[in-house]
Amino acid sequence: MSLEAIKYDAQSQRLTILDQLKLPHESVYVEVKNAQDGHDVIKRMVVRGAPAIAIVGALAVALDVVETAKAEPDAEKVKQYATERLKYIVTSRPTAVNLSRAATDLLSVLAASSAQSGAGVANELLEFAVKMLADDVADNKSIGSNGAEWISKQTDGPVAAVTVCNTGSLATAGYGTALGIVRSLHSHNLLKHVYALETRPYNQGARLTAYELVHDKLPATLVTDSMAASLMARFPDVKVAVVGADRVAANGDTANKIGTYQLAVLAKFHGVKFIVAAPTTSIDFEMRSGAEIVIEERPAEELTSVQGVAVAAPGIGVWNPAFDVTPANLIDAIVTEKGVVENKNGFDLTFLK
Ligand SMILES: CSC[C@@H](O)[C@@H](O)C(=O)COP(=O)(O)O
Repeated sequence: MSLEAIKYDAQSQRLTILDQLKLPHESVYVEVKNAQDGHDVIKRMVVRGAPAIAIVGALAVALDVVETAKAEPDAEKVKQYATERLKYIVTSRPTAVNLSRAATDLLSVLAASSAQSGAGVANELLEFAVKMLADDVADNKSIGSNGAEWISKQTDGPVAAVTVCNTGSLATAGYGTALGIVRSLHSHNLLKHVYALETRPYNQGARLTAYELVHDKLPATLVTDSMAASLMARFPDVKVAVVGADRVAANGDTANKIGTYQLAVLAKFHGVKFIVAAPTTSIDFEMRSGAEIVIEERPAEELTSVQGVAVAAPGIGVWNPAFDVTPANLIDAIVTEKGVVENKNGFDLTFLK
């Protein structure tokens, strides 16, 4: 059975999400009923990963509006309420563009709606949000096959890959982006091995990617972030680094989990191909370069302790940026559901608009 981070039951209109703070030890689903719940689970990283937070945010607002519309028949008032909830949900986490793009799309649904009742407006929002869930899985499968095909053309036979953070089923509606490419390589017998970086400070690699790789029985090894250089130097069959994205600027600069940039520097040094995998919803054409991307800073405790156990000397100052920006010139290819864009003295992403 495939892992499901987000479950939506259309009959009961019930949204539940897998509590990623409890993984890999416990598999517990929590219900998200409204925008307040959605904001809370996104901010606390009960759900995380750019596509997953966009879907949960959209569904949370839609369900909130459905509930509100049961007592509010006026379509205009429901539209006002939905607008305010959408503005609120995007304040939960700033770096991934997918959530604010989903909010913009839902605002367009509101603007275009000719529904005469509050319930009519609410149902249009819900329909859109539910469709995001299905579309994401289909997009990830395309990213997976596009990426695997591109890699197979660059290399000779099966490869070992290295990845950072968690970009799999747990970060999306299913299958994953960078981890989708790993899954696709494996299904075509093109994967020798995958190395997952632990991804300090929040350990998405050790807790979540490792969980997915064990679940799917892929040939995989966990390493600390500080082992990446030695890994590339010692194992020449590591031919590709595949990573996800939280926001790709128009020039290809890519914000992703902290540690991605140093992996890209190491890949360049060792002649390892560096590939960003992302749905086109992660591309922000309004941002000309990565310099404009707002990087979320997380609480100090995520660094000074591991799952509640203190590991740092009390009183030490902490800098804890959740993401970094990899300059486009370190990226060989950006793989999307619409195709692969190669770095040809820069990226021309315009056809993905
Ligand atoms: C398909 S997930 C892409 C990115 O969102 C992922 O690589 C990442 O950086 C996730 O960060 P997180 O802080 O765990 O939400």
